[in-house]
Amino acid sequence: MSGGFRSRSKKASTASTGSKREPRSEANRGADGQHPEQRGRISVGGKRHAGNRDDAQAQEQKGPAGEKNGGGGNRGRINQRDNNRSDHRGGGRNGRRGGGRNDRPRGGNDRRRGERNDRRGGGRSRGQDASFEVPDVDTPRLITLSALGAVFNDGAYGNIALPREITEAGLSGRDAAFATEIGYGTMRMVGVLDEIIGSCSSRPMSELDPIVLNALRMGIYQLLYTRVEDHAAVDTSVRLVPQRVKGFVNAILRAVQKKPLEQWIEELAPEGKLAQLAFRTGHPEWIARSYLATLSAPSGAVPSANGVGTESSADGARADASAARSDPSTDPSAEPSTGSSTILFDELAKALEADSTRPIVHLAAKPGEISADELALITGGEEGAYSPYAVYLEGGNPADFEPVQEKLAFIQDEGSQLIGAALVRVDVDNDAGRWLDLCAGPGGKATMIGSLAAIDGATVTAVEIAPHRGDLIRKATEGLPVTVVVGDGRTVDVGSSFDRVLVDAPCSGLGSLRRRQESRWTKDESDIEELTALQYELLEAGVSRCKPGGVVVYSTCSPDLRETREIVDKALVTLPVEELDAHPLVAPMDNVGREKSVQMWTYRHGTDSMFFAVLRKKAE
Ligand SMILES: C[S@@+](CC[C@H](N)C(=O)[O-])C[C@H]1O[C@@H](n2cnc3c(N)ncnc32)[C@H](O)[C@@H]1O
Repeated sequence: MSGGFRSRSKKASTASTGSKREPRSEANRGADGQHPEQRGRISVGGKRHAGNRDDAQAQEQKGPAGEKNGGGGNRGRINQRDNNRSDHRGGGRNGRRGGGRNDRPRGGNDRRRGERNDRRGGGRSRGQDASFEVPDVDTPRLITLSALGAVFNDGAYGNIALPREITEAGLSGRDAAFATEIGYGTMRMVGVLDEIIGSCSSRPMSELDPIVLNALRMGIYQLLYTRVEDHAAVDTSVRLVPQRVKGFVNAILRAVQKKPLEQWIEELAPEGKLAQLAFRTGHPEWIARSYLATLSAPSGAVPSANGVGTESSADGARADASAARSDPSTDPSAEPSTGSSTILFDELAKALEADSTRPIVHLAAKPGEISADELALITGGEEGAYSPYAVYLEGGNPADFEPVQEKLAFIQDEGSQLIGAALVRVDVDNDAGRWLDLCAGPGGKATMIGSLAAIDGATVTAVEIAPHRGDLIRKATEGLPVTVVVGDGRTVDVGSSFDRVLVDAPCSGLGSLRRRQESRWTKDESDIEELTALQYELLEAGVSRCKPGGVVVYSTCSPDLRETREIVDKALVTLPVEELDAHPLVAPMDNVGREKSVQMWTYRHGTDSMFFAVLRKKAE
């Protein structure tokens, strides 16, 4: 458990959920109602070092030099209806964020600070620098509150902070599952939860202590989104907060309890069909608009009934999609009166809902080492539908399987496997076996490409700008013909005339929101604007290092048109490249859009919503 709650024992509690399926037992409480192992002190202002983090991780977590940590400050209510949002963020961002840090993630996936060494429980409690008794609450809720503090107040990643809390507390089975459900659920829905809190609270959210705010979020999530008994959700939330605010928290939760989720959504959702759908599915509106633009465009749309669209209709649809993104008044879903806009709206709903589904683990059988059917047999998994190397695992810890321990298999989303394989599958005349991965960290695709290179007698140069990520690539590709070079892909000196080049560009990560539960609220549309210049420059650098007749694969883990088609379309008019049809490279996967590029969607394919295009460098 992170700093904050210090129990004398890390023993997991049982009977913790008070689930409607299984009423909570009070039998294991002492006369005063406390679990004995949870008595102790709570340090609300203290810091401690995690002590188990390597320097590389710590570096990644610190973020840009000089950047101040958000600390325990919570910046107030995040009001979706309110156009004047700057006061909610402290950073003047357009997007909403749970907890309102005063700094922000920068540069897509990679520059966001991860967990800090000095995590606090639910965040610092204003006006209190003394300790108070550890709340009398079961361990799953205690550690979940601690993880929420790490995420919303200290900038940690939820998918790192919560599993760590669970492991450190020794939780397993139902307790671990319960902490995961309420922790990840609260992170995903935090924008909606904050809206509800704001509507019930007599105090401005900016005046709420982080512990109080996070306990309220968690309590409301249990009330509205889970089958936890109302009394258990309210009672445990009240126990989590200091004495002086117990009445306040109790009053808010009692008010929330009076209405079902649907009624809250109806009352608080902003105007407009799109905004309402975004709110209901727990997304900032700009993300729903981004998805809608792609689903409206040929590159991300379901194939039309009569097959592939013509070039001119593709151009027209692209313009419509762009308009839908930038101008709410042209929103094709605003009035879904026509059949096609209703279908589009249904597709959008599925795409947004998929962001809140639990991803199953995809393993990649290392080419040349083990086949997918062997791996499936050993692990009890199921062979993938699209990648010849994929195995789906329904449960279990992947690290427990021998092929993973022996590095014959590794965890990799099936979409990433397909992109790595596509780079090697596409025809290149006189392939001399010099391949380049220009944005390689942490090394997933480099491992796939490197394994295929080992079979073909080729070599891979893997470039990565972040040194610690360079180390991760080295570790992942040990034993493969991969040379790691740390440097800026735009300028690094690795030579030219590569036969195959992968530019897996840093991106917004909108295609993998299901893996980073809170990230939809911590990202900002301006992140995309910042990234597109870098993405194009990296693609340009990739093309310049490719030999005439060689291929460049440009990919992102985002379906946002600004990061996908718009970059490729610009390259097609400014760089010496032509686009190849990428669809055969992912067969039997279909339904990947009506242009030559491939747009995968989580709701259609079960992969992350990844994009890639294949460009051939023209002869000089
Ligand atoms: C989307 S990730 C790549 C994922 C990787 N291909 C894999 O499959 O594991 C983008 C990577 O590009 C790196 N990066 C960002 N800017 C870069 C630059 N200018 N030159 C090289 N790498 C860069 C990031 O640090 C990040 O590791």
